[in-house]
Amino acid sequence: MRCRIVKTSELSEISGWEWAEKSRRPYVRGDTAYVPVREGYAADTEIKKRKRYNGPGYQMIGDIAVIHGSRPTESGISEIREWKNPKGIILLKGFNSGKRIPDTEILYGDCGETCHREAGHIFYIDPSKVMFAMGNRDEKIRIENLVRNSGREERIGDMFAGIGYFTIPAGRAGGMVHAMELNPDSYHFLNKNITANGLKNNITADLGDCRNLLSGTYDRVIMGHFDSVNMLRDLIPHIEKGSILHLHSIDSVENKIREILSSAGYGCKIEAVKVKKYSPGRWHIVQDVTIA
Ligand SMILES: C[S@@+](CC[C@H](N)C(=O)[O-])C[C@H]1O[C@@H](n2cnc3c(N)ncnc32)[C@H](O)[C@@H]1O
Repeated sequence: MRCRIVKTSELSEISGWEWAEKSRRPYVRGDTAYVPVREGYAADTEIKKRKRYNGPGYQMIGDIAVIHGSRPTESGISEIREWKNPKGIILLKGFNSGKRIPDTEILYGDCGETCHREAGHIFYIDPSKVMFAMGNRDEKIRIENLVRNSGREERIGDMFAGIGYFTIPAGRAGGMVHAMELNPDSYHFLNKNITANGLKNNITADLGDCRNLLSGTYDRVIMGHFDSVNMLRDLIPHIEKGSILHLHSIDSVENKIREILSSAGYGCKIEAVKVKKYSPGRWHIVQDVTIA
């Protein structure tokens, strides 16, 4: 493709450039933009057409490409490098244990800490050490809106806070959040993200097992772990009528929730929200439970 080289900051003037081929998008790399040139006009350079990547799915977390599941070919790795210019590429093979520690292999480059921005929030993370659930994006926005529109200043417990996926949006929405996290690596990034988002005044973070850290009474509790129903009994002393729980699970655990709450003398209203498909025929679900 024949191109002229311009500064990226000049691209806003493109509509006035007679020579620019406007049916094709400029290729931008940092401060430099390569603008395709129309037939008959002079060009500064010729760049090779980039091949589109067709290998296993990947997501950009900050400036690191994270590939899920199967290993790409060497040419697949080169295509991602050309396409996204990542500082590193990681293969995510799965997750170990309840702490959801990723099992990863570095395929290219430098794969340490990166800064990922999502829906106006800043998340520092090292994707080779801790998980980042991209698929929960809508759920994070939903929780943020629920907190913002609740009409009260809520005391919120986030029992499985990770790096702050729900803690940060809930804090930004005005909640007073008590974030609990077991994994020291995640806890390190949780604290860094609280500071980076300017939320030190309304988020408190504790390191340890949430079952030992729960304190006082919560208006809202986020239970973002697939096994969280098995920790519901530990939460009972810390809820009251009107408290709202967002309990994550694979497939519905409504019956178990009702049984545990009723044995403690509580009724409840439950509404289920599908987050994403987990495996064929199985769903990641959030049960919104209002205590009555
Ligand atoms: C699935 S991640 C949840 C992350 C986030 N809430 C989300 O949905 O993307 C689970 C997190 O809970 C933490 N965790 C697991 N068991 C815990 C416990 N008993 N107390 C506190 N944190 C725990 C893990 O270390 C991990 O960071």
